[in-house]
Amino acid sequence: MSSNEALFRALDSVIDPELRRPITELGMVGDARLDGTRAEVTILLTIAGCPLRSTIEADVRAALLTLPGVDQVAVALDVMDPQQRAALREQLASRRTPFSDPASLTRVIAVASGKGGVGKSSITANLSTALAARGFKVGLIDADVHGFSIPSLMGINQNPTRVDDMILPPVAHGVKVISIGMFLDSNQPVIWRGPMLHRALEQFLSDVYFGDLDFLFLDLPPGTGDIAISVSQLLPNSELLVVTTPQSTATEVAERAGTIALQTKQKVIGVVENMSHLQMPDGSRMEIFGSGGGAKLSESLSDQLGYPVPLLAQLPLEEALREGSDQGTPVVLSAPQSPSAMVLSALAESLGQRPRGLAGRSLPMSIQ
Ligand SMILES: Nc1ncnc2c1ncn2[C@@H]1O[C@H](COP(=O)(O)OP(=O)(O)OP(=O)(O)O)[C@@H](O)[C@H]1O
Repeated sequence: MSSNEALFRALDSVIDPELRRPITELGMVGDARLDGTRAEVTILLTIAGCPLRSTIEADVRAALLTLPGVDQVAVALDVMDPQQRAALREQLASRRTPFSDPASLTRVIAVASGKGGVGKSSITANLSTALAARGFKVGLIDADVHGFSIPSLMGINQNPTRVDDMILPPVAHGVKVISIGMFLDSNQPVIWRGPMLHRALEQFLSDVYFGDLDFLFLDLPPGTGDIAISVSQLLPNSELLVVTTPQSTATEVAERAGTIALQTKQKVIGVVENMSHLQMPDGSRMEIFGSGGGAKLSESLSDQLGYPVPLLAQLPLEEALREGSDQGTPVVLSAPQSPSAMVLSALAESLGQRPRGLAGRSLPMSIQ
């Protein structure tokens, strides 16, 4: 192998943080040459202001320093020219996964709740993170237009990068995340009407480069608004996970959010009860929001939908979960041994048992 080839092979280990593929495959390595013990490379960034330029540079440097005989590395950063960018876009476009295709193997899970503040976004962020930590390829769309809390729960303050008309989602804790909030001026109040939401979601599904995913999570706005209908139209294979607290008022509205599945023909995979109890120092449990809401919801949804809708998990009210969310590191990573993290990890584990596949799906068929 020539010394230049050796440099390229070493750079195969450098993964672009947004596109999640080796920079060598993405055409991001310009010149690479070895001059004595000094490696010199030019890295072609997708855009001039690439927010991750220093990460890429550091990874390139580290990869080249692992080569025997290299003790100095010079990295020059340049920007792709329009042809190089077009080639990259073509390459990526051919790999874009149409999640709405009935034959898509991505498992799409929309997380719904009746009312706000029951922990829907925290649960979505944690399940995505826990599955990514288990090696699954996970995407997360924050469609909660009233909340936009996902970026801060995932610790993202970076905007998505655009390669012409393609949007590259920031990656946090191994999850590709996109939020309508990333495209808004935070001081600008926006009144979201159904068609705007539909269009925004449609654009996320077509213009955001998620690549091939095992799981795509959607954090829905609370309630039974238009977006739930849009999700079912744009992603007919999507399933619903319903979050509630044990309180009867929360359960009643959550039931409406769940029975929307009758209309949209989505499958409700289960109920998660959050804030079930608070563990007291003396070992007792305080049921601040009452008890039984999750079980009641699971029963009534099973009755109305005509198939079992299990109560999948009961999460305690816990400081560690709130702290993790505030710090941008979901509790499954920030305090994995805490009771709430263990419940969330177990739930992710069970979802991971059936990541994707065509079993049980109706496939488009034509009889010749
Ligand atoms: N089990 C829990 N223990 C402690 N705090 C929690 C728990 N679940 C959620 N929280 C906290 O409650 C607040 C609301 O949670 P979150 O944003 O996830 O709710 P939501 O249902 O998505 O709300 P919305 O739809 O209004 O955005 C957050 O500050 C979160 O950290």
